[in-house]
Amino acid sequence: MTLDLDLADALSRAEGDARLAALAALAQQARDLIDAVALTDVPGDEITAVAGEIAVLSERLRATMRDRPRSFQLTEDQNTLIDPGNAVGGVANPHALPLVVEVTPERTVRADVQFRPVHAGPPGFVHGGVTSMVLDQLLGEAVAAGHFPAMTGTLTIRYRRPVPYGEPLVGTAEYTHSEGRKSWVEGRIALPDGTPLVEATGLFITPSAWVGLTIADVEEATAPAAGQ
Ligand SMILES: CCCCCCCC/C=C\CCCCCCCC(=O)SCCNC(=O)CCNC(=O)[C@H](O)C(C)(C)COP(=O)(O)OP(=O)(O)OC[C@H]1O[C@@H](n2cnc3c(N)ncnc32)[C@H](O)[C@@H]1OP(=O)(O)O
Repeated sequence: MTLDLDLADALSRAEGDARLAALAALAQQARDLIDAVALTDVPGDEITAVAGEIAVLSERLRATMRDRPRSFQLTEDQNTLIDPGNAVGGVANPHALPLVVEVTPERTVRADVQFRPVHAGPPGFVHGGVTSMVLDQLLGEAVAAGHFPAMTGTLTIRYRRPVPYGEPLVGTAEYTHSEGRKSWVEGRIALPDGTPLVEATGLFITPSAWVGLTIADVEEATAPAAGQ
């Protein structure tokens, strides 16, 4: 199966690349702010003063807002399908790491992963929910790259070693096989030498509404909010 070619037209109602670059820069500033909030040790009156300034900035951004998150879109050159609002990989989403996922020639996926102190869970290590979130994304991208887009049905995680933050790690995943709309995928987050830290297997299911994707489905999923 491949994505319907008409999908490209429906998805081409993209934000301009320059606007996306500006949003990506804003999101990165917000990530830096989140990290600073998590680690700051400045005096209390300075914390209060900064909170007041942030409130003013948030109000400026709220001046015009969409009513739903950004969805899939094509870049202006029509060559790349991106998901700028995605919680894990979206460059325009400050919650995202962001994870930059490459598709290999074998149609597996790979990403450099580096967690930050804001992802803390057990003392000194990364939260297991954060690593499973990253693996859910990697597995989802692997099934899309190797077969066809699908949603997570069941995700099984094995935490083998505690995951450090601040160190370069590698995430990989590969589609293995399908039966009807069900697809199986495997992935892991590992040290650069290949030592696995967290392993995942996933059963992903292509919703029946996505089979032979129609323009109507995509238009509904990507329609801009009123006034956008
Ligand atoms: C508009 C399209 C745009 C597309 C653009 C494409 C670009 C893509 C590029 C890049 C990819 C990005 C990557 C993102 C990754 C993110 C991943 C996530 O986090 S996804 C969110 C979390 N998951 C959910 O929220 C699912 C919620 N659940 C559901 O929606 C349904 O339950 C669903 C779709 C999983 C199944 O619903 P049914 O109605 O199709 O299922 P039934 O017909 O009952 O079952 C079909 C078969 O599947 C099994 N099944 C159903 N649910 C299962 C489950 N949860 N676990 C295991 N098996 C299940 C059943 O037993 C059945 O198997 P038998 O045919 O009888 O052998």
